[in-house]
Amino acid sequence: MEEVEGISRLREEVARLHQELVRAGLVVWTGGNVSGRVPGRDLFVIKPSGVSYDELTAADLVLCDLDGNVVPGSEGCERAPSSDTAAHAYVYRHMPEVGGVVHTHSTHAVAWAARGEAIPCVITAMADEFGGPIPVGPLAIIGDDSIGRGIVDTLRGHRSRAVLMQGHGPFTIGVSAQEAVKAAVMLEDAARTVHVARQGGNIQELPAEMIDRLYDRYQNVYGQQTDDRR
Ligand SMILES: O=C(CO)[C@@H](O)[C@@H](O)COP(=O)(O)O
Repeated sequence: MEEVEGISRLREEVARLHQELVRAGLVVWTGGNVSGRVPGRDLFVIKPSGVSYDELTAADLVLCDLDGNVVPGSEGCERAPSSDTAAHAYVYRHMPEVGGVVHTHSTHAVAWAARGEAIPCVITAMADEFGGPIPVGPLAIIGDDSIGRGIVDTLRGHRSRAVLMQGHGPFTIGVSAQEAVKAAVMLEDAARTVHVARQGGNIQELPAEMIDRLYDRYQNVYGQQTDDRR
């Protein structure tokens, strides 16, 4: 099946973003995945399951519909999609504003998830990026849409674009795959910093009003008006 140009561009972008996970040290072996929604279509591309990031090319990515079914005849359709495909699909179905979903096993975020403990908002970088604490989602089985339900139930109506799935690890969302990867990078940085801070003594949550002001500035003023996230 010949694919439209938008899908080819997205394949290139999502393949490249998997290398960002490696570069940022967020994954070991094949333990993470990125997906991106095809603009204007009820489709997304996602990593094939268990494929090494070193070998991953744009053509390897698997095109799926929003029920998580592989599109027959599409490039890469002979490969099994990521184990988390049903979770990503559930998020795209229920959160139309989401253009990208990321899952990693980044060490510090997983450690908070293992304790089932939300990361308190104690640093300005967290207020900027997440607008508050990072919430914990339910313990959910891998492979069906249980994880997706947990992500949506936790993040819908929440400013955070990251959730720590209990006993598993982080899932992040964004308006694009790139923004979801950025959230995964910022999340791990916050998880590590707050962990280190707590080793040295008490930590203090930022006042709610300050969090609101920081979040508003970072989301609406920081950077360039032409930024993709706007
Ligand atoms: O979290 C898990 C399993 O614990 C999976 O998301 C992870 O291993 C990546 O799996 P895939 O290679 O995307 O199928």
